[in-house]
Amino acid sequence: MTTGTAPNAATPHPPTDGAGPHFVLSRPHGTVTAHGVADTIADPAEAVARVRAGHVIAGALPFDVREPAALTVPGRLDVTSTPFPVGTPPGVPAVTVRRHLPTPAEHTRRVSDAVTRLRETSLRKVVLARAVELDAAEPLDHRAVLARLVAADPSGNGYSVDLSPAGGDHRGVRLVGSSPEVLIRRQGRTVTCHPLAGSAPRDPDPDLDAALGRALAESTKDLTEHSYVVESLKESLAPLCTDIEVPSGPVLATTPQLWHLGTPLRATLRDPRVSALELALAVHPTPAVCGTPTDEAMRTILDVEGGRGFYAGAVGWSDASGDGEWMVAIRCAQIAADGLRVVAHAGGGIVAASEPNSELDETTTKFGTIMAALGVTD
Ligand SMILES: C=C(O[C@H]1C=CC=C(C(=O)O)[C@@H]1O)C(=O)O
Repeated sequence: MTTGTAPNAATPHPPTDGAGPHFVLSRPHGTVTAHGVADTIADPAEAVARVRAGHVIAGALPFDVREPAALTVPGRLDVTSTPFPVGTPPGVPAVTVRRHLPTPAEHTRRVSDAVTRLRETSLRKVVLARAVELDAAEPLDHRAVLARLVAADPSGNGYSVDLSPAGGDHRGVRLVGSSPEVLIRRQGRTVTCHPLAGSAPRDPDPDLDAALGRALAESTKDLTEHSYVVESLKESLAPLCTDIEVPSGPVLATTPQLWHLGTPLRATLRDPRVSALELALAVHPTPAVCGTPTDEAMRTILDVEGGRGFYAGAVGWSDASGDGEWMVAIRCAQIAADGLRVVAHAGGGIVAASEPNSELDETTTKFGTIMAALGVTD
């Protein structure tokens, strides 16, 4: 077995299928499952070359692609035409919050500082996230968490990825989540993306719920926050695609917890050798998870939050023809190798007009997806 390494990767570690497939992506139109490992790859550039050489790749890219990725050349990639089958969603052991990182008060203070910076510098948008550490009373089974995520929202993009190929502390760690956001999809020469940015909570009352959606669609602050993502995607796709079709304004998208502003983009690939993985690397990190300008936002995030690992990265696959799909790795948690410790993340786009307490509430609502799957109610 040969193993690719990013410059700063610790010794990679092959995932095993002992506890279920090392990669599952459940989409509304089908499920992609990787079985067996022919190779592990921590360097995205090597993965790009492998796809160009006719190999299949599946796995996860970190938020900061200078960090090691968790990619494999699987033994086999199965594709079905339905979401991941869940039947009756299984239970999970009791999971409790150990601590918030940072505290909610500190997150609010960080947002407030970011707003000052956004008003006084060339930074236009920055996505700030916070984490929650949790303890499970007994080892969590990532398959149960995935089944609960998909059962709660079959129209979402549920995923469970073994992060072992990234080596070091990632060995045996599972990234599980349900993302509402398609970073990029390539089918032949057709390239599609569905960036999301701008959020409002759902409400059980249908009238109130619809009013919240309408208010989001008209919110200048959210439309501004959203526009940076669309602009960035257009710019990143331009060298690689022609006929980039962008609707005149965003449409509303929903998850069980949130309304979002979304813009479906469509383009034609110039060079058919450019794979879905290459496209994902060209557009990532978008201002849906990083900010505008990208470098300044990235520096701000690393300075304020430290490393994010695989939260706000991407999960997906590319087949031997270069077709594939990559989701933005949000609404997720990382389950430790022992199944007893979990770290969940949620973030939100901050612009000059952001209000710190609303931004804190928005992250709490976003945590709802993974917390429900973990059975956490507080
Ligand atoms: C960064 C996250 O969400 C992104 C995707 C949709 C809406 C977002 C927002 O309104 O801030 C974020 O850009 C997250 O869920 O952690």
